[in-house]
Amino acid sequence: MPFFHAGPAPRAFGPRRGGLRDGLDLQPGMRVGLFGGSFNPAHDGHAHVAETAMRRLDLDRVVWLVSPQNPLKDARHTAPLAERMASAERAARQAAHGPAMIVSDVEMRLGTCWTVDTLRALVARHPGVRFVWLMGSDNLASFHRWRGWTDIMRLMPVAVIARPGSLLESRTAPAAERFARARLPDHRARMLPDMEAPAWTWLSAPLNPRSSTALRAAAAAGNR
Ligand SMILES: Nc1ncnc2c1ncn2[C@@H]1O[C@H](COP(=O)(O)OP(=O)(O)OP(=O)(O)O)[C@@H](O)[C@H]1O
Ligand SMILES: O=C(O)c1ccc[n+]([C@@H]2O[C@H](COP(=O)([O-])O)[C@@H](O)[C@H]2O)c1
Repeated sequence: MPFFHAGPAPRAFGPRRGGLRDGLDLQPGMRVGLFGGSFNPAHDGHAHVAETAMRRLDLDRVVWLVSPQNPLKDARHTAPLAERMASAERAARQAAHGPAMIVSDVEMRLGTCWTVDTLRALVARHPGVRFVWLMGSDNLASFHRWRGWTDIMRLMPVAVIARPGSLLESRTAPAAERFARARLPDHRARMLPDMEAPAWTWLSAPLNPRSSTALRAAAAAGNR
């Protein structure tokens, strides 16, 4: 199944534009979080990120972009895309706001693996949609190593969700320092989807310690 999307839209929108073949049912004016991940496997920490962003940024949708292969990770440890899609679908279905969560293999369809290329393609295909890139604070800490990271910051607003183990590191990260003047205070986060990039915010939230690495290790230990 290429994407999961159940239930009605939380808000009403005008007629849909036709002809888009990326499987995403997005309409101009929607506030949409783009949540990229390996989801190898997905877990309740992912649901926590998506729910927190949905609530704090007042989003209409969160699209879980299941990455064909994180370009900075070892492919030998990455489960097949179909398996990770199924895992993300289960986690998204269990999340609060489940009907507004879309799990998508659009990166595979577009043939992109670098985030900057994916985001450029989605912005071009969905004019008028107010996108926000979502990521955990561990990714902000290493964001300056991503291809075209300053271009990503200028393409759409970015929301960073607190993750244990990376709080201090992310706050002093090169990306945080370089774009310090574009930072929106946490209490004004709701405005973020309406803002011109570069704009970003750091969302403090209850911490969720789950990680795919720990789940893979536990599964491997169980198989021994
Ligand atoms: N518990 C969590 N709290 C906050 N953010 C999280 C959490 N788990 C994952 N994320 C964020 O979700 C996105 C996708 O993460 P990913 O699929 O790599 O999961 P992971 O648990 O970090 O996996 P791995 O341990 O294999 O690196 C990233 O932006 C990551 O920062
Ligand atoms: O484009 C890059 O340089 C880049 C480098 C590392 C990670 N990413 C993206 O970041 C998202 C989170 O990756 P991961 O593996 O930590 O779940 C996922 O969408 C990856 O494709 C992107």
